[in-house]
Amino acid sequence: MSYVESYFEGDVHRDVESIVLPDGLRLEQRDEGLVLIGDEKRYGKPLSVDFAAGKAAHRRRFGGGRGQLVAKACGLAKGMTPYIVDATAGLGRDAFVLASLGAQVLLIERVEAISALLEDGLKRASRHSDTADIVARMTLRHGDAAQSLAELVASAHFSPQVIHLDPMFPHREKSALVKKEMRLFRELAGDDNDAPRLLEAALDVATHRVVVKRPRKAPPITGPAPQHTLEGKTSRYDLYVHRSLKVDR
Ligand SMILES: C[S@@+](CC[C@H](N)C(=O)[O-])C[C@H]1O[C@@H](n2cnc3c(N)ncnc32)[C@H](O)[C@@H]1O
Repeated sequence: MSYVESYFEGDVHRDVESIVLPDGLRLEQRDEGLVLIGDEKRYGKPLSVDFAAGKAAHRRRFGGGRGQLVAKACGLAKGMTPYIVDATAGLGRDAFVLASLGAQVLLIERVEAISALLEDGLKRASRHSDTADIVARMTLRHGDAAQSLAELVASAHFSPQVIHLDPMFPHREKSALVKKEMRLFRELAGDDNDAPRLLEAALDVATHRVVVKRPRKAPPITGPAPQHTLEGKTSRYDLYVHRSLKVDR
């Protein structure tokens, strides 16, 4: 167990029944795990986190390894595996990719229901032989990341090399056009309009770089200009670099 895991043990949300949800949504413990359910016509299928099957498993096996945009942005290269904080953890998809490539990742998520779904997914993945080693490198903390990062630094033994941010981007199109599977998630997460404050906090704490995922055509987050960008088909990474990452010893 890494020091981070033991440090955070017990800090993760466990009491699912007390979670307050928007009207019409509910969390249910089923055989396949914890699921978030809403009216199917409006929201489509229930939402849950499964790292051992589906898209996560496919991407783990065929996704392109360290050649993937998120890996390049976070500085994973031959001989370089930085310590990463994913300060906008969501359902943990990006963090799982980074951990599957060998990185230790601290995930921070402020929305209680999302954090509970993620915690449940991590727990189930820890019992699966394909994913146990990977999720052993992932540690979840529930709370606001700007505040958590400041507390962690104040505790004096914490200095993440890379901080990954993927705040929600406000959608302008009518809700009918937003993919059904995203609607449940959006209902919980909102628009993350305070992303500039989070970027500022991350820049204060990361020793090497902060990387921000944006839709390809979106402007950067309001604040200092990124020094570099990496473009993919639909998304882009803005890179704010303090200093270069050195090769592992
Ligand atoms: C677009 S989603 C991230 C998706 C994630 N990258 C993934 O791969 O599943 C953004 C998430 O960041 C969370 N978030 C935004 N600002 C935050 C903050 N200041 N502290 C903690 N979580 C935050 C939101 O609640 C939401 O769940």
